[in-house]
Amino acid sequence: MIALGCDHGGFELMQEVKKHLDEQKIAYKDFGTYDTKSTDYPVYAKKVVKSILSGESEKGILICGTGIGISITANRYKGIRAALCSDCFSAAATREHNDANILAMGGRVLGAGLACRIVDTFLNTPFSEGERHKRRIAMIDAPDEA
Ligand SMILES: O=C(CO)[C@H](O)[C@H](O)COP(=O)(O)O
Repeated sequence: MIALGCDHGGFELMQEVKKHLDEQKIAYKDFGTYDTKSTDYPVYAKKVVKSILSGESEKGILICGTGIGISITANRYKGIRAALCSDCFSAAATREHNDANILAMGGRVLGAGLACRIVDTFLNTPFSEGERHKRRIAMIDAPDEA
């Protein structure tokens, strides 16, 4: 299952992403927002984070106007690795190297065509399982030793 969340700035692009997922019969749960009325992106970031941390969803997609605020919010939670991507190279690299579990995008940044290709790349690229990457990911959530 893929958890989806957006604010009003990401609503329209999220509708395109949902259509794209429907075409591929990829299961998702839409946590809103459900229209273009002004709202607050942390609400939706937190719903998607909860869905992933509870095990209900394997990955998430978050969209706000820039993708920045919604990814900042998600990344405050241990175990969440949200990657803001505007290109397919980064979407592949963040899966391979960071085992990112949330893709964040900007609804005011990306067109639907590129966004859907970024989604495909993110969902279809496995973690590389490289030892150096596992070590670095473990360091993200480790208590600060400085
Ligand atoms: O990108 C965002 C956060 O990073 C928001 O979508 C953006 O700040 C919303 O702006 P406004 O309330 O002016 O529509």
